[in-house]
Amino acid sequence: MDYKNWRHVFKVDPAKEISDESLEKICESGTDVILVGGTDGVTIDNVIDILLRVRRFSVPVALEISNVESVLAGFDYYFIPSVLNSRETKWVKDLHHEAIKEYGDVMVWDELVAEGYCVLNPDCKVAQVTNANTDLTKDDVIAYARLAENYFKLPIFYIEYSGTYGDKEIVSSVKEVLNDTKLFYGGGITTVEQAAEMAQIADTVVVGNIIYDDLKQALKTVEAVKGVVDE
Ligand SMILES: CC(C)=CCC/C(C)=C/CC/C(C)=C/CC/C(C)=C/CC/C(C)=C/CC/C(C)=C/CC/C(C)=C/COP(=O)(O)OP(=O)(O)O
Ligand SMILES: O=P(O)(O)OC[C@@H](O)CO
Ligand SMILES: [Mg+2]
Repeated sequence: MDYKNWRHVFKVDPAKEISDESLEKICESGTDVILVGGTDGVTIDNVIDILLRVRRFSVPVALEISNVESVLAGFDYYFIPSVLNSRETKWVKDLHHEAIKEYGDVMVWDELVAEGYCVLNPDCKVAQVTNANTDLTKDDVIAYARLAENYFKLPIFYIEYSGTYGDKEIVSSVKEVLNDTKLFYGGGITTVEQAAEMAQIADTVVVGNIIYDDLKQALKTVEAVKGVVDE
């Protein structure tokens, strides 16, 4: 399934322990993809481990690159984040420039999918690592979404509230201004109600930490998201 049609995504953090039994449930849940990624502690060893274990199942698997050292062949897609509201160019384009300088000749460009992140929870790891300016109004976030779609032509705009449930009004306002760029929402989904609510607005809903905190609830979000049909 093309990433443009994904509705539900489980984000599996290679730096976190997960049993084979839990991973099987996640892979067989009906989710559209397993997105392997985390802000820190991601190494080639834990990425290989998770890739081999997920590959036993038919679900697509994508790597969300957080550092070049942990990239390996064998994923269906490679998602490349740029944190648009980072105060440091490193997280917007410098690491990317370095990676392309080194590997540009051998890159399979069609497998790469660029994501424009807007990180809105000041307390989350990714906000802190990337020194994101999270003190943004609704209009600021809308402007980042327009920058992503109309200026940079990014295929994905990702509203990231990692660890906390986001502001529905901001997400809705962003959705209204996007046409071709897909809107990913991620952050703090712990109930079926939240999953359904964000699925009514965003193109794609990303569920992460609840996998590790309450697997049963996590599995229920798949049905909740898939049950929301476009009017
Ligand atoms: C074999 C093969 C296919 C080779 C390809 C060659 C190659 C190296 C291609 C790379 C191309 C490229 C341009 C790479 C960019 C490199 C790079 C390092 C970019 C920086 C990415 C970036 C901005 C990372 C910052 C962190 C971030 C946005 C991570 C995404 C994941 C995320 C937000 C997780 C959520 O946080 P979490 O860790 O879950 O937090 P908690 O633990 O608190 O839950
Ligand atoms: O872990 P949670 O809070 O569910 O967030 C999901 C994802 O957006 C993290 O990058
Ligand atoms: Mg996480």
